[in-house]
Amino acid sequence: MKLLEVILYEVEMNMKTPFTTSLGTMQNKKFIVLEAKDEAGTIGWGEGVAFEEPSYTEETFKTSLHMLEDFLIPTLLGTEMAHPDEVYEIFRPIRRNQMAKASIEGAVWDIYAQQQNKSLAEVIGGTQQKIEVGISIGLQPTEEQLIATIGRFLDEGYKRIKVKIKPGKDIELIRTIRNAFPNVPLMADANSSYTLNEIELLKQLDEFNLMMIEQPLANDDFVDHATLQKHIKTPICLDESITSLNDARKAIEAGGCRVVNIKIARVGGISEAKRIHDYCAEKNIPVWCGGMLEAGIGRAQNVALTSLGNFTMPGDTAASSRYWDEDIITPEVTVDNGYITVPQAIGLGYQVNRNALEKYTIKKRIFSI
Ligand SMILES: O=C(O)CCC(=O)c1ccccc1C(=O)O
Ligand SMILES: [Mg+2]
Repeated sequence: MKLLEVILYEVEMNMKTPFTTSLGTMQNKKFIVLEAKDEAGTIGWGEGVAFEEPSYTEETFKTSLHMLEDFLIPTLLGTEMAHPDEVYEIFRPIRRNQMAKASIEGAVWDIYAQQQNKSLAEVIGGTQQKIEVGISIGLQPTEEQLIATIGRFLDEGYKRIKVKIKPGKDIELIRTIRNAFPNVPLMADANSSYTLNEIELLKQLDEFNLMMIEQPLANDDFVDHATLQKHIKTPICLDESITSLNDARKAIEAGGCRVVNIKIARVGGISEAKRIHDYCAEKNIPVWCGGMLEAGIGRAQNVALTSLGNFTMPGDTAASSRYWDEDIITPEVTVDNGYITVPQAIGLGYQVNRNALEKYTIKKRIFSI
């Protein structure tokens, strides 16, 4: 296979409700859609999910555009590939920029799955026919609103609740939630807002029977997380710190995490996400699929990835309607009683809704050879 044409769409969609973390608030999402065409005319879709601000990781919407236009698309156009795993190797000389790389790698996987007459889930080795889903809830203006929001999502069937915490909104917040929902599978995500100076405070979280605490310390750290894990019973899950298989290996060897949140975009694509999954399975480290407020294409990839066997904990891939009034795929991703059924249709398993895509596109460019 080789790509002959890539269409880059800059897209903007308003979110139904703002999403707030210790990093800030998002009300709308600018993202990238890539439509790649190979020499047989097969079309594959990818999504670039980096946020507009470099607060979650260093990448942004604009750095992704720069990397794609000036390096990644020109490198890939016309390059013969036998398997999508080769994309990661082809991009190896280009440092980091995982989200930009993942956006085009996903389109190659979509084309490959179609060539194999298989669904994306099947072609990557997925075995689970339906996946258990949880939901990530941002910081809310009041505790009353948080409790009401959690209750609403539990009524919708979500299997685990993840809430955001930050210094000053932590122990008492979790206590309030636990009092209201004593038995709900619950976890907290700090998005790197603590340091080891707060170790005594973080120890207090042990009394709430949390499934895990996600990324309490610095985004680029394994060592301090290992120290913290020695002092707390709650399992540490790493998100921001894991940007590659090597990161996962080092973090696990150091004792810096007992659970891994895998995000396709953060690790440079589906191939590396699968390698991290396989490595964690070998080490008995459970994994789950994190989210980047994806629109339909990214969401569809998450569903396929989560069908791999070691995704044993509910992830953050909620229904399309979690964030969007209208998604850019049909059918939209739906959640039934806390489960998403993994589609069996070939390729992504969902069709891109071109009318919706055009409606939300602010700019479009064509690259070809
Ligand atoms: O619902 C989603 O897509 C994930 C929401 C989420 O938790 C999140 C949203 C924005 C930035 C970082 C994170 C995170 O997983 O840490
Ligand atoms: Mg996180």
